Amino acid sequence: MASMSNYQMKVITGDSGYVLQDVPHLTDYIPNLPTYPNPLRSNPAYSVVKQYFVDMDDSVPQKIVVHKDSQRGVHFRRAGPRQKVCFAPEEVHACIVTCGGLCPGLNTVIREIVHSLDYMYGATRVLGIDGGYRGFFAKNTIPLTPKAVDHIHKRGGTILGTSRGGHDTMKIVDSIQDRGINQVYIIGGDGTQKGAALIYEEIRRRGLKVVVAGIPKTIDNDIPVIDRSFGFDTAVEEAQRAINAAHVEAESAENGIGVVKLMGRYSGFIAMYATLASRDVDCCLIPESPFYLDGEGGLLEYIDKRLKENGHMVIVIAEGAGQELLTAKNEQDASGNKLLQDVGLWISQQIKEHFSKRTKSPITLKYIDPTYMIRAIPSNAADNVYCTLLAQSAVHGAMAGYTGFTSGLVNGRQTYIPFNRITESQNKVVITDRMWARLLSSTNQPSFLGPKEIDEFKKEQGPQTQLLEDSGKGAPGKTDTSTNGIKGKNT
Ligand SMILES: Nc1ncnc2c1ncn2[C@@H]1O[C@H](COP(=O)(O)OP(=O)(O)O)[C@@H](O)[C@H]1O
Ligand SMILES: O=P(O)(O)OC[C@H]1O[C@](O)(COP(=O)(O)O)[C@@H](O)[C@@H]1O
Ligand SMILES: [Mg+2]
Repeated sequence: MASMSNYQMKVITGDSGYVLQDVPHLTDYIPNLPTYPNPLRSNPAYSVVKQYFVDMDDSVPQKIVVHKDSQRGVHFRRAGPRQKVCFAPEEVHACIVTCGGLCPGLNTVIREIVHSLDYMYGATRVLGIDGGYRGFFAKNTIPLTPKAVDHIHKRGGTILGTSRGGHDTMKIVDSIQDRGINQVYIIGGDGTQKGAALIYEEIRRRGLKVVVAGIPKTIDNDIPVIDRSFGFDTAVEEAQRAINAAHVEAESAENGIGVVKLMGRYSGFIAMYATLASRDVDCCLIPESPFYLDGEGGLLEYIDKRLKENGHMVIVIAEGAGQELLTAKNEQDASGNKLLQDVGLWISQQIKEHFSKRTKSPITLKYIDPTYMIRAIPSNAADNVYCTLLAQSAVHGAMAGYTGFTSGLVNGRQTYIPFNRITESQNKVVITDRMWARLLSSTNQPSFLGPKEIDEFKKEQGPQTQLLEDSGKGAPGKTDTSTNGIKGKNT
């Protein structure tokens, strides 16, 4: 496994607490780099756009809820085409790699990178790396043309293949150098972006004119800073089919229980949003909110109550929920991710065992695990548009000479984010936030938290706005940590 990243963030400060967490540029380590006018100037589709080129000083604030005396805070460089580019079209030799687990939209991102390079910048040499990071040194490359990728967005998966493990920085950079590649597009999650940071650092150490652009991929939506990740919307939509099936099965049986396990190793976003969207779910369990089975306020007591009231119920459980209740196996996958136990199967067994004594009206439990069915579908319309914008932003940034960045949506705007901000933490559901409260009030499930736990969670979140009744006049100067629940506490 690769070593730790030494990624140094460029920070520019300004008036009133303005901070730009900037991304590197080739000129940071290559002096006198020639530039060229952006070919988009003469592109008929774009030449009519008013202010098509992004102003060099444009940046996007990370926090948009402010008070009158707030500091301006952290900003990211706005993505988009620049007046000048650092690559002549014929000079570009790009490659694209997809790593980690599957996610709807991967093919759309690949397609749009190839199309943008060719149709916007006249760059025609693009290679696909076969099967993730190890493909750089262990496999042949795949030539990618606009024609070859024209219809791939209608297919699930990734036409390039993907893998876990196999990251070897030196071998990868050797392969980039040997093949004369000068733009590297890396599509993947937190692990992949850590690997991308190491590749960028080695390229910089060797002084190569090679840009490294990341496109964040995580179906779990666990990447911080960005509004949401591509494929997430599709996953929530597809999860509805599993929840519907569970509901139909549960409703059709006496004391019917449907259990659906959804993705989310460390973050319960898919489970939370699928539950809120469906309205048929009686209980949603996520990794961020610990729960217990037995006794007062426990899950089994709640199930008993719901069955008595309604005759059936649906439980959605994220794959990472309740892992502390199962016996840990301490196994890892090839990338070093902890292998989780099947909590859906476990909870189904626990419920069955508990109600096995109920001989008069026994329960009927059906367990559905739609994980790989959800992951394998093509992206929906909203994700397709999002993937297109992410890919175009990455291409604009790379052509302009930015490197060591991930392209991502921040407060609805496309930005370039330094690698370390993407890899330093994980986006999690904030259970003291309004969105989780909305979920609890829509399912009516217990929070499984006593006053002591609530206090501890609140302390972890930092200072909160006082209720008006508490303070008499609001609480000037205090931070409102509440968001729509889709961002973690660091955002
Ligand atoms: N800390 C790390 N440093 C370098 N490469 C890593 C690191 N973590 C993961 N990788 C590589 O990134 C790729 C994808 O990682 P993985 O965790 O499986 O998926 P994801 O990128 O979706 O989180 C794998 O090839 C893995 O070897
Ligand atoms: O069976 P696999 O391929 O290891 O994937 C399982 C994991 O992939 C995911 O869907 C996404 O994981 P990554 O973001 O690391 O690709 C997780 O929710 C799930 O735990
Ligand atoms: Mg990951």
